Amino acid sequence: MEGRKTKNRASPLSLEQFVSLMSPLIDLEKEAEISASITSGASRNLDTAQKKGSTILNLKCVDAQTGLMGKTLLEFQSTKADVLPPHKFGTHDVVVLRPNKADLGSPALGQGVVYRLKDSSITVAFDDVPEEGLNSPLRLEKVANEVTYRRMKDALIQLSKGVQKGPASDLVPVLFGDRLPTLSKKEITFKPFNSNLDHSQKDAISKALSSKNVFLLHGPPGTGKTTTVVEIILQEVKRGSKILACAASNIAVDNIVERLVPHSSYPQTSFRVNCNITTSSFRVKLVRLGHPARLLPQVLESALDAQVLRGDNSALANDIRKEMKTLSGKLLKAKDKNTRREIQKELRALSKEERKRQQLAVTDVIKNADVVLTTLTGAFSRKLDNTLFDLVIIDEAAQALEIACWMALLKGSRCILAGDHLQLPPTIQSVEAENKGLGRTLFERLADLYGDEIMSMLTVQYRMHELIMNWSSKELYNSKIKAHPCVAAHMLYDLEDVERLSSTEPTLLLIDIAGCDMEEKKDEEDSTLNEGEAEVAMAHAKRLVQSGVQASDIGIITPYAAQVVLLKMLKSNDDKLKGLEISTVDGFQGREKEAIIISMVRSNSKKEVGFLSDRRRMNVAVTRARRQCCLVCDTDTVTSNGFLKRLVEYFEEHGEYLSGSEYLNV
Ligand SMILES: Nc1ncnc2c1ncn2[C@@H]1O[C@H](COP(=O)(O)OP(=O)(O)OP(=O)(O)O)[C@@H](O)[C@H]1O
Repeated sequence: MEGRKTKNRASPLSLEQFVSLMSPLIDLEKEAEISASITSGASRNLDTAQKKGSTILNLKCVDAQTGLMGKTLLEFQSTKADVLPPHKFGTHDVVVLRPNKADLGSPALGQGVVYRLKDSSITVAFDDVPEEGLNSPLRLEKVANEVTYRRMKDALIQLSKGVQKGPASDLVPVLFGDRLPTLSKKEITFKPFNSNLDHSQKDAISKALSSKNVFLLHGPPGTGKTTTVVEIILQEVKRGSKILACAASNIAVDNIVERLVPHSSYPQTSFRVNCNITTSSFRVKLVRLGHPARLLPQVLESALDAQVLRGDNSALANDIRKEMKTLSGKLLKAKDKNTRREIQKELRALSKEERKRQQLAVTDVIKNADVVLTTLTGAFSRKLDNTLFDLVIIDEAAQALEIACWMALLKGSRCILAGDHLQLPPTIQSVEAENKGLGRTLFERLADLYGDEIMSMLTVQYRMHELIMNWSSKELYNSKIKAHPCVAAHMLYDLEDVERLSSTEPTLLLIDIAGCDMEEKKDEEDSTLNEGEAEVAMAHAKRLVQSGVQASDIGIITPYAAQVVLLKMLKSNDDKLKGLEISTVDGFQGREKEAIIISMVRSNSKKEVGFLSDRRRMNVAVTRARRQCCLVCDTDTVTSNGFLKRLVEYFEEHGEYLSGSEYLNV
C-alpha cells in the first residue's frame, strides 16, 4: 500500500497549509502569554501586576542552598504576611528577581526556574547566585517562556524547508496524507517484560512494533497507557532502536523515566518498585534532558547533568579548570608584558579545550544512550542537533500542540503517539488562535485521517468502579471499556478505617440544588461561581472525612476558576480538610482520587451551561474518581443540554439522589 495517495478520506491538511496556518497562530499565542506577564501595558503598575498574579512583591530571601547540579536554590517569603499573596506562579515557570521597587525592565538580579511552591514560600533555582541585593526587599516576576515559541517557529521553518533530506523525510508525507502508513506484513510476537499486561495492551504493543511509520496508542482514562508506552520502549531497545521519548509536560516525561529506571544501568537510589516487572540482565541506557529544577528528585540520577559529571571528559574539564585557576593567579602577579601575554594565550587555549571537553562529555552521554527522554521543547535543544532516532514516542500527545510535536518528530523516521483525544486538548491562551485551530492536535488529526488503520485502543481500565466507568464508556468509547476485576466493585468503605455509612455507601451520588435558591454569580474577572453549591460540595467532603476517609483521598473539581477560589476559602476554615485537593477540571487531568466531588456551578433561569457541554471536560471530571463520584448541580439548568441530561439521568438511575437543601440540613 506504500506510495499511493490517500483516497476516500476527509481531505487532509497539506504541509504547506499547515505551515501557513500555524505561523501567525504561534505569534498570537506568544502575544497572549506576554500580555499576561508583567511587562505588558495592562500591568505596567506593580500593584496591578501583583493583583493579576504575575508578580509577587515584598519578598525576603530566607534560605540559600547549593546542590542540584550546580544550581543555587533561594527560598523567599513575604515580608508582610505568613503566607504569600494570591499568585499565578507554578513550578517550572521562568522568573526574574528584582529589587522590590526597581523600575520595570531595569536590570534583573537573576533569572531562574521555580523549584518549589508552598503557601508560605517560593523556592527558585538560579544558575548563578545574585552577587548583591539579597538583603533588601525583593520581587519576583513571571516571564513568558519565549524559548518555546522560538523553537516552534524554527521547527516550522525546518518543516517547510529541509525535510526532504532530513530524518523525518519518510514520515512527513504520511502525516500529511500524501502517502499511506505501512505495517510490517508478519505479526510481531514478543516476550513481555511486564508479566501482567492485559490482552488489549499486548495487542497494541504488537501493532506498535509492526508499524513502519506511525502508530496511535489510544488510552482512555486509567487503561495503562504509560505502562504500555514503557513496554514498547523496552521492546524497541531490545530490537536495537535508538529512541526519543517525549511529552509536553515534565511530569509526564518523569513518569516514564521513573518506570524505566528499574531497567536502567544506573545506581538505583529510589524508584517505585513494580513487582510485576521482570528485571533480567537486560539493561537500558537512558538519559533525561532538562533543567534539574524541573525534574522529579527520583529521576535525577538519570539526568544528563548527573551523567556528564560522572564522565571522563568532565573530569578532564575539571582538571583544566583547576589549571586555569592557577594560571589566573599567576596572571594577577605577573608584571612583565611578555609573560602576561604568554599566560593570556595559554588561558585562551585552555578555555577552548575546556569547552570542547564539556561538549564532548554531553555528546558522549547522548550518543551512548538507548533512550533520550525530554519535553517536546527540550527535543529541539541544540544538544540534540546531530542526533537521529529510529523512533520518536510522544506520551500525552492529545494534550500537546501539533507544532510542539514536530519539534520531536523532525528527529526521527518513525513515531508512536499515545493519548486520548476524548479528554481535554492543550490549553490555549489566545481565544483567536484557539478558534483558528491552534489547539487541534496531531493525535486527533491522524485519528480522523486514518482511524483504526493505525490506532489501537486499550480497553481494560484499572481505576474506576464499573458504575463510574460505564457512563464514560457508553458516551465516549462505544461501550468498549471493561473494568478490571481488581477495581470493578471496589467501594469507599473498603478502604482502611472508613465506616460504611450513608455518605460512603453510594458509588454515584447526585446532589441536586434545583429549587434551593442557589443561583450562580460572576466574579470581577467574569468567571462564574456558586456560593450555595460550594457549601453543599464542602459539606459532603466534611461528611466523608467524618466517616473516616482521608482528606487527601478526596478531590473537589469544578470547571470554573472562581469556584476554585471560593472552595479554597471555605476549606481554609477547617483544619480537618487540610489534605483535600481543589482544582479546575482542566488542572486535574491525568490525576485520580478515591472520591471526587464535581461542582458544576451553573444555575440560571436562562438555562445556560457554557463550556460544561464540552463532552471531553465532563469525561475528564467523572473519570478522576476511583470509588465514589458525587455530582453537585442544578438539574433544571444543566439538563437543558442533551449530553448533560443523559449524565444526570445516568446518575439518577444508578446512584443515590438527594436535594441540596435537604443535604445541608441533615
Ligand atoms: N495490566 C495491568 N495490570 C494491572 N495493573 C495495571 C495494568 N496496566 C496498568 N495498570 C495500573 O493502572 C494504573 C494506571 O496505569 P498508567 O499510569 O499506565 O495509566 P495511564 O493510562 O497512563 O493513566 P491516565 O489515565 O492517568 O493517563 C497504574 O496503577 C498501573 O499500575
